[in-house]
This record gives sequence, C-alpha cells and structure tokens, in this order.
Amino acid sequence: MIKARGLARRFATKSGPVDAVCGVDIDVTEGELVGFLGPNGAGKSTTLRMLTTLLQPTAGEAVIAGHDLLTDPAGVRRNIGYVGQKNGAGADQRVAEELEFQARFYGLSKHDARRKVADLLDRFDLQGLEKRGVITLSGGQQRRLDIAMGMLHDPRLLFLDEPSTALDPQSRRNLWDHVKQLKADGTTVFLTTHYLDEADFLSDRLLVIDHGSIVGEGSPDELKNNVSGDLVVLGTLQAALVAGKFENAVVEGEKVSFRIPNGDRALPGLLRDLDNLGVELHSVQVHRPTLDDVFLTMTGRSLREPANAF
Ligand SMILES: Nc1ncnc2c1ncn2[C@@H]1O[C@H](COP(=O)(O)OP(=O)(O)OP(=O)(O)O)[C@@H](O)[C@H]1O
Repeated sequence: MIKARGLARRFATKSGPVDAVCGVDIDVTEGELVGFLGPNGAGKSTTLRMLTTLLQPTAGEAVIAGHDLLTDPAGVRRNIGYVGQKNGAGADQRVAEELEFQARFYGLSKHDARRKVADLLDRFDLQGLEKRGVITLSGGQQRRLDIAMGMLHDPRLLFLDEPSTALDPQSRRNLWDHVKQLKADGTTVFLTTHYLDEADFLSDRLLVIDHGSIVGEGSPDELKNNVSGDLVVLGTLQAALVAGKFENAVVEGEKVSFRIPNGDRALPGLLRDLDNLGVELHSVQVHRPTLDDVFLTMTGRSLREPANAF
C-alpha cells in the first residue's frame, strides 16, 4: 500500500540547509496499522506530507495506494485520506452540513451524500450532533469529525498526523478504539505519534524515526524483545555474588538488576540456578521493557526528553 525508497526532504533556511528527512524506505502492506514514532522534530510530519503529496520530496520515489507519488499525485490523492494536525472542519459550520458539503465535493449525489454522512456519524459516535456548530464540539468529537471527513470517499489508506494530541485521557482512549475499528473494517492506517502509549496500543508495526532516518522497525513486542530484553530485579543479601553471574548487572544495595531476553520464560531456570548456588532471594520482579527503553537503546537518549535536549 506504501512503498517508498530513499524519500528525502531538504529545506533551505537562512541559517543553511536543513535535512528534515534523509532518505527513508517505507513499506506498508494492505490492512496494516503502522505507527510512525519519533520525538518532536524527528521528521514525522515532513515524511507524512511527502507521502500525501502535500510536499515535494527533494529525492526518492514512492508508490502510494497503487499510484506513483511523483508522476500521478492526483491518483494518490483520490485513494488516500489525510487527517492533519489542524485541518479540522470549518469552525462556523454545522456538523452534518459540513460533512455533506465535503461529500458533494467528492462527487456524491445529494442522496448518496446524506447516506454516507449518516453512516459516518454512526461509525464515529457523532449521532445527535448533526445540527451542532463544529466549534461547540468537544476536542474528542472534533477529532472524530476530522477522521469522518477523511473517510468520506472511502479511502483504502488513511494517514493520521498525531491523532490524539491535546485530548484528555478518556477521549484519547475513545479515539484509539475508533482508529482500531478503522483497521478492523479493512482500512490501512499510517499514523504519526510521539506518544509511546499510543504507538504501543495501536500499532501492528512501528517505524521509529530520529533525526530524519529510520532507526528501528518491528511490532511493539518485537522491538521490545529484540532491543532491550526484560529487566529482572532480584532482592538478595548476596547481591555481589548474583551480579557476577550476569552481564551488565547493576547492584544497588540489596537489589541486582540486569536485562535478559524473554524474562518471564527464562526466570524459572534462572531461579533454579541461583538456588543451586545457595543464593537466597527475598524479592523477584520482571519488568517488560517499554518503547522508551527501546528508543533509549537505539539512540542513547529517551523519547521523553524534549527535542531541544539533544
Ligand atoms: N518548512 C520548513 N523549513 C525549514 N525547516 C523545517 C520546515 N519544516 C520542518 N522543518 C525542520 O525539519 C525537521 C523535521 O520537522 P518535522 O515537522 O517533520 O518533525 P516532526 O517529527 O513531525 O515533529 P513534531 O512531532 O514536532 O511535529 C525539524 O528540524 C524542523 O524544524
């Protein structure tokens, strides 16, 4: 559904050229929900704007939803939906009118437009809000309306740029359920986010971008398993003895911590070995790595740090 090779964008600025995206390869297959994760300024929006024809790449090529990005941008646009960070419906419009107007813009007859709008209002829990002014909707309702607008022409591929930014936790969770439902209904979804929990919850597969380059790729579980391993923390009075048995073990008082792959499965054997050595443990904890651990391992810094911290 997306095949991009060497896609790059350089911006000319007063202080010199800025390589926002440095030649990325992106593959997304039909029906996937792919999260594009990276800190502020990593190049997510620039990549997304190139993939959606809004910005001309300075190098590279791509085929999006079966159409060549460079030679057939109109074909790409007909087959994708794009929900930007701020695109939003017209603030002074009424919900149903705005949707119907946009549906007619896509060439639907009055009758078909009404049917489509009723279907989308239902799908995105916007029933009863038809006559409300867009500006009076809650943040979560406005985001759902934005996505409904992006789905008016039944695109097979939907791009979402930071879908849950500025929403309260309950509205975010609700929006995530709607995004999952889009995928369940067969839409391929490509979304950018800098929220670890959002990337973790939603994505079948993640692409991690940093400084304009892809630095990691895989399902959230694969990335966690491959890169970090699980963190095991053992409480014992024989901390130094235990630490000697594991690479990169860290001792803090009566606690020894170290990372091992598939910690939950490795733990029984590990505890037996320690028992055979006569080690007595007073506590055992296994922590699954977070995506932040993954990012830290890949880049040497935390995704949680502000962009200007590096
Ligand atoms: N029009 C532009 N002119 C100059 N530099 C730009 C322009 N647009 C983006 N950049 C720079 O390119 C880099 C990548 O920006 P981009 O907006 O793609 O990042 P992002 O990962 O989407 O960040 P955010 O999460 O904050 O939206 C940044 O250093 C940004 O300052």
